[in-house]
Amino acid sequence: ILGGYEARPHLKPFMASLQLDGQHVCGGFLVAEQWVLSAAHCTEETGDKLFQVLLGAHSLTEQEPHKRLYRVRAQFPHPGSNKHNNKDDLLLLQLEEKAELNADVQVLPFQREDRDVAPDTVCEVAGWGITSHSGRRPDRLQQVERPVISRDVCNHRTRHDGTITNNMMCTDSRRKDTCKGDSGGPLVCGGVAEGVVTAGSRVCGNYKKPAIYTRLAPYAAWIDGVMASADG
Ligand SMILES: NC(=O)c1cc2c(NC(=O)[C@@]34C[C@@H]5C[C@@H](C[C@@](N)(C5)C3)C4)cccc2[nH]1
Repeated sequence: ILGGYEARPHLKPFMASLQLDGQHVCGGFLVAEQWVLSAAHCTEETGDKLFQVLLGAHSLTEQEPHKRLYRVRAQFPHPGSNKHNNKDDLLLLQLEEKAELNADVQVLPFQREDRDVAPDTVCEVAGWGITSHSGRRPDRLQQVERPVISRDVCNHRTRHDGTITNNMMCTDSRRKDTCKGDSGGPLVCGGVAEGVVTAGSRVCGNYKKPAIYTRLAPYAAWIDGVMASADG
């Protein structure tokens, strides 16, 4: 997160850190007791290794009462996701067991009504992604508020030049922005997850390249279908 600030500890109890060998790679959030939602591109450099999912955390290193690392039983990237673009950039992770819910571990509902968030709506995004252009990695969860910008503005030829589909949305990226490692985290507007930070590498903090999110409403059926099928 660039230009943001340290979140109030454990006030975002839905936040997940997707880790490999103890290293934070991507964000995510608890979408059901045994399921975390993130971005498909987050598996780009993992080979066939499965993530571990840290829940209940504020600091990535310090001991905290409800912090717990969960093994992943299975990972389900959206079938439409591919490494050439940002389309269908969603990943569902089934935890080895149901997460133990408590003050620091809670599910976050996602938007099911397929209607664009109005431009200028201020949403918030949190993550353990880099906080400076030099690549400084924070130990504690950061957050920033960002206004939604219209798809037309985001698709202008000087911005993302027509690549933003109806299944994507954008926020202003002037100075305050998501960045490397924030991918997979939720864009929360009015207490509901409206989008997931895309994981394509993009320049951060430059107003000419707004942040891009995968909208969740268009994927409600896919999310419900995977969770129902795999839960048995
Ligand atoms: N979403 C953004 O704003 C944003 C992302 C981003 C980025 N790249 C990533 O964050 C990942 C995401 C996953 C896991 C890791 C390897 C990778 N290939 C796939 C790319 C790191 C690099 C530079 C600027 C960036 N900006």
